Amino acid sequence: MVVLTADQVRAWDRFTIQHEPISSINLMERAAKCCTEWLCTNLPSSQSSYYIFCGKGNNGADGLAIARMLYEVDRQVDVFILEFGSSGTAEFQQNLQRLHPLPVGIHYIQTGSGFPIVPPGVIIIDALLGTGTTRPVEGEMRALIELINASPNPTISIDMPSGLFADQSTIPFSSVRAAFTLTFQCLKPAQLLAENAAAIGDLQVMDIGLLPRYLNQVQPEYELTGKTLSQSIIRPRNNFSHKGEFGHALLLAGSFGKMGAAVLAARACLRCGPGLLSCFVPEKGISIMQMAVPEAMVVRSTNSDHEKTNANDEHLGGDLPPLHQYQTIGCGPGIGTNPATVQLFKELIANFRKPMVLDADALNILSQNQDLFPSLPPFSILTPHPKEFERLAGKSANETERINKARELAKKHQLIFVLKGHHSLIAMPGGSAYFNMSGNASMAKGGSGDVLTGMLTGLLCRGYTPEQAALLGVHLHGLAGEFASADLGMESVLAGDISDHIAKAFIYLTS
Ligand SMILES: NC(=O)C1=CN([C@@H]2O[C@H](COP(=O)(O)OP(=O)(O)OC[C@H]3O[C@@H](n4cnc5c(N)ncnc54)[C@H](O)[C@@H]3O)[C@@H](O)[C@H]2O)[C@@H](O)CC1
Ligand SMILES: Nc1ncnc2c1ncn2[C@@H]1O[C@H](COP(=O)(O)OP(=O)(O)O)[C@@H](O)[C@H]1O
Ligand SMILES: [K+]
Repeated sequence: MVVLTADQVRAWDRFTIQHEPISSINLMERAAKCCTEWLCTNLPSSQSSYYIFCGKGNNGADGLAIARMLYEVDRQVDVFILEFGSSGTAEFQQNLQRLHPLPVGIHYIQTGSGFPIVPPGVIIIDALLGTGTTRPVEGEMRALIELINASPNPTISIDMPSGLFADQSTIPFSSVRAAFTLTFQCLKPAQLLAENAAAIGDLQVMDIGLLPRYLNQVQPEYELTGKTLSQSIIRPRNNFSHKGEFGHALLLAGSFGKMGAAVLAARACLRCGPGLLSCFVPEKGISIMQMAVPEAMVVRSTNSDHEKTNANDEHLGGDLPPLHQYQTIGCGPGIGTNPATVQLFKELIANFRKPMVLDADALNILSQNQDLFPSLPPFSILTPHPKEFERLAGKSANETERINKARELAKKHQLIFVLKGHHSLIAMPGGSAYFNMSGNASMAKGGSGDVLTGMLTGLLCRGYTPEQAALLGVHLHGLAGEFASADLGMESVLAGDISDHIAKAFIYLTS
């Protein structure tokens, strides 16, 4: 699966038209046939009446072709064409001519008062605007979209919910809110944004047979993680290897009441293959860590130049252990923002120059100390959830703005950002960006992010490059969540269960 912009998909249509060769109208027939078959297979046959709303571009032309094909399989169809003043595209005109001889109701609507009332049980097909949406909807188009959204009837959008931009956020403007969107051939960037979930509904990708070789010549704006990419990254363990070849990781995690975050990160780290793991945790957390994760070592603060107090027992502080022995460091889960911890974090940045993983409170400390950004070791991986990213980079009006900010920061400071979410976005220092395609809502629980931090630390330590660790780690984390929910159900998966299913995810990728 690929994700392409509206312009790139249009170029793919043209490429197929030229090289298959196939006429534009016949390509549209293929698209309409896919949609009609999907409708007939997936909607109960008792729901056999359709109101199809069409614009006068090629999305509307799809709607007209679908109307004809639905009529041919005995569905009751009424078509409503929103008049824009233009005569419509050639394909629109051709499909309208093909529809005219059939006993299908064709209604032209111009004003709000001419809008139909959709009877109960009738399925709405939204073919007003597709990937050609270039400006916010207004006037009659907007009123019609509001009417569709106010109807309790199920709406199926063709290619895109009308009004939704294909390549970027639409917020604060409106669009159709569909139960299903039948999109053609590939994903469009806007279909991966959480803020569009309610507009898109259940997304179905229709294979309309565009020529695959076009993909050899296109540079996607976004790429996707997936099995093939992960498999190209994973390296086997040499039979004669010993633990010294897989590095020694250090985890800075935990505070009083949040030792769970440290334990979760440590366990997940160890499941990703490092040779050794040491955990630097507050005094009061040492026995917890030793008992919960016997495979990990614990290092303690030497607290050289200030008196030990209860507060220091409960938070990371004091002096860092010698850092030269560590391949990488993961810092942040559950550490809090106590002044002693802030000081420790500053010393960490000043003294460790290899790529590290920063999450949670390490990011919150960074937000309060933005001058540290240029000092972060290049190619470090930062894993903010939306709120943490807002603290780092300020408010964003919508998801596209947030993604663009992350991409700019990644380039400017040579860092890797993982914007966590349903489709986490990985922004690389070189400018490329990947949407992650694994994971599910069983992971929407406290501690899932701590598991990711541990995994990324483990993979970096194991010897993967930071880019490889980010791509493999984020994908593997989502896969582990999927395996966990397959075993335990969506509600009952705990963050620790994600960790316990990393093994299955690895086995899936390597078998
Ligand atoms: N052979 C082809 O060309 C194929 C085209 N396909 C369909 O073609 C669609 C794209 O068609 P078009 O490029 O004609 O574009 P659309 O049908 O999406 O939009 C039509 C026109 O509406 C205008 N418009 C943009 N924003 C508007 C707004 N807010 N309010 C009112 N008007 C607005 C634009 O001038 C645009 O060209 C795809 O989404 C897909 O449904 C598919 O059938 C695949 C094959
Ligand atoms: N609905 C979802 N689909 C896929 N992944 C999800 C979903 N909800 C959460 N996740 C993943 O779980 C992790 C949650 O991280 P975070 O919000 O930092 O949790 P915490 O701070 O409690 O550990 C992220 O990696 C995110 O991508
Ligand atoms: K549409």
